[in-house]
Amino acid sequence: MGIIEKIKEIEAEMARTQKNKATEYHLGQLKAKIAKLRTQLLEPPKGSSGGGEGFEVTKFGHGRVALIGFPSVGKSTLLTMLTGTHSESASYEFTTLTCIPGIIHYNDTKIQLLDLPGIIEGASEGKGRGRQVIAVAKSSDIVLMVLDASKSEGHRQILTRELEAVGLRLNKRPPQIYFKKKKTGGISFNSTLPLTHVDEKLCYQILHEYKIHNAEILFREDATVDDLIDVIEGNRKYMKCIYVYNKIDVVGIDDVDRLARQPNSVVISCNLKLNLDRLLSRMWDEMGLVRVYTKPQGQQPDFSDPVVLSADRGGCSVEDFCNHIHRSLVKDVKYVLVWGISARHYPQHCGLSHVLRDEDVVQIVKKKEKEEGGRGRFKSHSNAPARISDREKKAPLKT
Ligand SMILES: Nc1nc2c(ncn2[C@@H]2O[C@H](COP(=O)(O)OP(=O)(O)OP(=O)(O)O)[C@@H](O)[C@H]2O)c(=O)[nH]1
Ligand SMILES: [K+]
Ligand SMILES: [Mg+2]
Repeated sequence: MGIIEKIKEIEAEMARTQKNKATEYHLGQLKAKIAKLRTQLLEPPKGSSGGGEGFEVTKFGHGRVALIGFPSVGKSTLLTMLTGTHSESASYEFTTLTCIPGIIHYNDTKIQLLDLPGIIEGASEGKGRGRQVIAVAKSSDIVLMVLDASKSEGHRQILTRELEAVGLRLNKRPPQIYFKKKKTGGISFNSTLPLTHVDEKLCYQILHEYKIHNAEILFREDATVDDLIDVIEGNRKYMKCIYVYNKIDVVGIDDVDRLARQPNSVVISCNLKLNLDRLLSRMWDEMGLVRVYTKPQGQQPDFSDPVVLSADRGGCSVEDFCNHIHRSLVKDVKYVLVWGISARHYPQHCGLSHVLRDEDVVQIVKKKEKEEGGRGRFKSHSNAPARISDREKKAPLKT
């Protein structure tokens, strides 16, 4: 029996099983069995790179956004509108058969937008090009789930389930469960608050299913069995997703209003060019990019060409900023001057650990350079502190 058949069989057993206190443990165990099988399913088939023809697109720009949706919801039309790159659109399903990249120029940054083939129910099990499409979604920073405003609202749940089946978690933060495998000592089970979904016995049973007999586990929130399985599996990807309801030109105002009020949703019409600005600004906000402008000493900052950082990817500290410019820069930095939201006063002298915010301006003062406006009072030393204090300015360092 193949993996998919096994999953189907367990799902059928779960559907047959009544949910109550007596079956709780059994159901938990079945969930763990399915999670294990799904992980097996994700392992690329032998001899393949896992990508698939036409899907390997090189990353470009400051972030990557994937368009995911059922066929003919308007993904390609949207890519063409937002990027100017033409992607074939037509009224028949599966017009797009590969991954088509385009670039959005927004707020002085470049964002790679990927058009993808439509996916259908069963995509996570390999229907259509589902597996490749979802792999691309996983490689992106956020997902735009494109939905047809005139079609069933169930589509959103079906797609969410398909993405969840391959380990994507949309608009969720990782469960607050500390979990560490040990070599000996048995299972230590603790929680910082009363648990209503999981008890010690259920936790043991799930761990047993994974053949884990020594581990430390601490619940910091009232998590569910699914959360526990996610933490044990450890391969989940937590991503932001914006639900984009397209074609609002063909539905009534009441429906538009209702869809627009759903969490994380934006309603648009590609045909009437409605609300595309709103979509872009939402997308920008969710990406959490931080633009930092470099100010050379004695000159105005270059406001057209920011260094782009991200808290989720790589971090936003002064050190991350320096590494972005050049790997070897950090060791030459004495301190930096910062103007912007992250600064308490202008300019603030900051060290490498200072966390920058969007639109900050930074001037790097190197160990051998003089401070702007000031006179170099003492020669720099390789062991000089990264941050210069007032005391040190008055009293030169001893050698
Ligand atoms: N009424 C209306 N139709 C639209 C809108 N946007 C796109 N369409 C139409 O929807 C159809 C499908 O558009 P595509 O862009 O090909 O959709 P897709 O999601 O890329 O489709 P696949 O590549 O087949 O998955 C086309 O006939 C478009 O003209 C819109 O805002 N309103
Ligand atoms: K189409
Ligand atoms: Mg298309």
